[in-house]
Amino acid sequence: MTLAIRTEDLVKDYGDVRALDGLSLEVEEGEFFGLLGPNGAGKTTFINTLVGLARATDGTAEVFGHDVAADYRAARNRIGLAPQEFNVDRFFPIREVLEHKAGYHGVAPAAASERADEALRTVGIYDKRDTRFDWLSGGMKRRFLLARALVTDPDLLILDEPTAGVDVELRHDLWELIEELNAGGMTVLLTTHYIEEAERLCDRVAIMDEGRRVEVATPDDLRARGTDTVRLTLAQRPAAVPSAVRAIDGVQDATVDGDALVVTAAGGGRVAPALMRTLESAGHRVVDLDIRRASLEEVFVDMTRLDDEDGSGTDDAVDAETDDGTEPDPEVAAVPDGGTDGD
Ligand SMILES: Nc1ncnc2c1ncn2[C@@H]1O[C@H](COP(=O)(O)OP(=O)(O)OP(=O)(O)O)[C@@H](O)[C@H]1O
Repeated sequence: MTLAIRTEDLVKDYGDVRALDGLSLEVEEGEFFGLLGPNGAGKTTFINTLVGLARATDGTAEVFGHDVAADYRAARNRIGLAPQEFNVDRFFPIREVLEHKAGYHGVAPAAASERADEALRTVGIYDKRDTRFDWLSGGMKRRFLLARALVTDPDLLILDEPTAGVDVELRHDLWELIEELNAGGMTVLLTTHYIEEAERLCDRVAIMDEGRRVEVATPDDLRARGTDTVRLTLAQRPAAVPSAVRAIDGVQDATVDGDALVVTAAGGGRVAPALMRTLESAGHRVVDLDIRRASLEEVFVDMTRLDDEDGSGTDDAVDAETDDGTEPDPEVAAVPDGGTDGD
């Protein structure tokens, strides 16, 4: 098994702030992997460490076996990054920006032009190739960031909130495109605040909080850990919850709500038959049954809610730290956009 990403006990301090606190993660080649966490959890810092925009305080990080610090160039050349912030050189036509980017990663000029055209076609903005970044609409800017990530034909595509602020149609377009790329073998690391996005796209997700890994699992596994709600409507309004209901294995709580019994359980589908049997033998007739599965969002909130009041979350742009001894990447050299474009 080849690992696209392997980090071990990764620590990143910004002064007094510990943004990553011993983070160990493994992402397999070809996986679609989601990184979820509340604001300030350390997701962008993790990505910045992988791409060399931040230098780890401690621990190790490798991309396809290349240490991201000691073997920066080899690691970086395997990665395409679509960052959260618009950090694009605004004064050149976007096609030229892509050519520069490919050239920086060692692609010869003629091939760089072809790659630039191909990337623009892939994301559907080829007809805007001679336009400056500033003159693109918000949605086109997101598409362009993806084109820039793709122009080097990366093995690992890192997407930091790729659909932030985009409309539903574009979000679906982007999902489709990213799924195709993943189906073609590209490993994808995605951070998103749209939990349903992660639920739909990702093979596995890591939930992070305060720089630590809280959990890594498939979306299905995580959801199965949540509490489901089973609502049983009875022919006759029950006077109270029959005591045998609470005794059923897996049942956490039960209440009467009008003519229905509302039961919370670790696995709604598993307890439903026992609930039906128990109620029928207690003389009730069940006329309707509805099971609402826990959403990944609820599980996520449960897992990360412990210490949300400290206000450490931030949407600020992460300042690029230039690593000594490495040339600045064009992505780093460009001025980060403070989010003033209203996107
Ligand atoms: N350049 C920096 N200088 C100082 N502190 C920073 C810097 N970058 C990030 N931090 C701090 O590190 C912590 C993690 O921030 P990070 O941006 O990685 O979180 P995130 O999970 O990406 O958050 P969001 O979901 O809001 O994008 C926060 O407390 C943040 O304030």
